[in-house]
Amino acid sequence: MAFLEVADVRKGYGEGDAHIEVIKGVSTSLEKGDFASLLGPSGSGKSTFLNIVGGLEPCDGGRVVVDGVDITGLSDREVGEYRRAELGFVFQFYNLIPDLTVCENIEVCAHLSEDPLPLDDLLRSLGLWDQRRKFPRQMSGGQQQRCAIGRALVKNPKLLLCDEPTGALDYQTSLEILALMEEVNREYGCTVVVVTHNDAIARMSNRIMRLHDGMLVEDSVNEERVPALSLEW
Ligand SMILES: Nc1ncnc2c1ncn2[C@@H]1O[C@H](COP(=O)(O)OP(=O)(O)OP(=O)(O)O)[C@@H](O)[C@H]1O
Repeated sequence: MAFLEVADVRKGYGEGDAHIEVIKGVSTSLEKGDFASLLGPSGSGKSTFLNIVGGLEPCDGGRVVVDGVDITGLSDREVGEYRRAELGFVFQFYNLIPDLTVCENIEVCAHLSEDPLPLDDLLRSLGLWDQRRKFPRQMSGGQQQRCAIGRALVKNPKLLLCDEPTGALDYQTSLEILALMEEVNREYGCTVVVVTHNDAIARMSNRIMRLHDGMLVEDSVNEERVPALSLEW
């Protein structure tokens, strides 16, 4: 069985005449350790899809099965438990806690896990050892995003969901963050889904999915994967 199975997922917003269908029967599956890019124009439903897979929003129909568990059939409490135990989220704007240092920001999330990764090792892998006592406002965007990735990773999640993780970063810093995600995928074996506007980023993935108007118009295996640091756009 695939690690992630999405079967005929539907989602709409609004009532009556104002109702719009945003995800229109999407089906796909990912294997454990896949690195998938989810592309598509603005408004095509990428974030909505990611939020459904991450249990942040319910869907109206269909099924999402993660590691054998149908999350669409869980109670609110159980969905919360799924997010806590299995998931890491990374967003465009880092969502760090301003009054906590880098180290403390990550430590807070470590407490959510029964089996967190060793903090010092993680800080070193993230390239944040020397920054560990700094507060978010004292760091660059790239360093803040490294910290946000650390927060997501310290739980050792099976699934890492990233929504435009380099959307606020310059070119060189974006490459460095993507390289870090590549390393994380390889070293920790977590399955990664990255939502992006940027077609070039898809070249580092082994799976490429493209949404258009709520429908999956591409769902392919990328045989010519390139390392993040050699991406160009
Ligand atoms: N909570 C909501 N209530 C009503 N409509 C929503 C809501 N969330 C999203 N939508 C609508 O659903 C559609 C898809 O939005 P979504 O954010 O998933 O697209 P996206 O592909 O991620 O876009 P972008 O690349 O601009 O972030 C859009 O038309 C959006 O306006």
